[in-house]
Amino acid sequence: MLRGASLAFGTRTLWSGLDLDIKPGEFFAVLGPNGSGKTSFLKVLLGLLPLTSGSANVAGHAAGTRGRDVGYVPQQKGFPTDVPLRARDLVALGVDGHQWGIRVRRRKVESAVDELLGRVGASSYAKVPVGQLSGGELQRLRVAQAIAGSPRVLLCDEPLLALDLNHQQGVSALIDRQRAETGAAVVFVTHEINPILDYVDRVLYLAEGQFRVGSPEEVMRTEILSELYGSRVEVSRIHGRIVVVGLPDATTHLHHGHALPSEDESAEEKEGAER
Ligand SMILES: Nc1ncnc2c1ncn2[C@@H]1O[C@H](COP(=O)(O)OP(=O)(O)OP(=O)(O)O)[C@@H](O)[C@H]1O
Repeated sequence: MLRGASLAFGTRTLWSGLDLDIKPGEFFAVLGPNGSGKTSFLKVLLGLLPLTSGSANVAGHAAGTRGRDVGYVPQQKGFPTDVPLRARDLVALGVDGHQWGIRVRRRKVESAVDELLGRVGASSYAKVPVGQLSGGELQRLRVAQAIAGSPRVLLCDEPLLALDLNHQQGVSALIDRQRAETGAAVVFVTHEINPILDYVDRVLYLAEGQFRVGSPEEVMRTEILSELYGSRVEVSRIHGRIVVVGLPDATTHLHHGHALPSEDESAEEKEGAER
């Protein structure tokens, strides 16, 4: 929950006057171009970055004070091939063994890890060293680690980055299932709304020091994004997917970090976005 929240670095204001209640069981997406403040928004919720003004509460307490209530899925990053850690060891790091007596601890941790591996579909590679896993396999483990304590709030920082379409869908579905089963609130930072479009209840769109909040239908519109960016941005829907063309800083929702296609290419790109 944010009240009158503002965040500025020097003279640059990322947002101000932000009032927000994210409800239990809500799937909340944070969108915006590079540098708009998406990661900073998550850092505020994690208690790692103080607001310039206003207040931030997470799970009913000041941000950063209730570690076990908050799960965190980081951006996808690989491990060096020689890291001596197996898949199940990574998941075990998320399991709090201290709740059990010392005699039963090891056995209980092992069975909690087995359950989590099964839940994210990672049992078959439980004993594989993490440095040998693909991005998608690794990201499933990070979800398992984050959901180990059944957190009330699940904060996800671009967890789909660098994953192929199949794995994007798999990981998004896992996160949504956890939301549905436990009533956790999900805050999901992303450049690209399409992989999670089926799940998203509301969007916070950050751009140019301003923001809009609402359902994807309310926010992902030509007039709203044009107003936010201060220039003409076209939003279309093609076969249930959202395509944004004309973003001023050459970022696009079609591909991460690629330049905006020229007029001739854009029809092809729209097609490509479907695949
Ligand atoms: N600690 C800091 N001190 C000064 N400026 C910062 C600090 N942290 C972030 N910024 C600036 O705030 C802006 C927003 O950064 P942030 O990482 O939140 O953006 P983002 O939307 O997550 O971007 P990206 O999509 O590129 O990851 C950037 O211009 C960044 O340089």
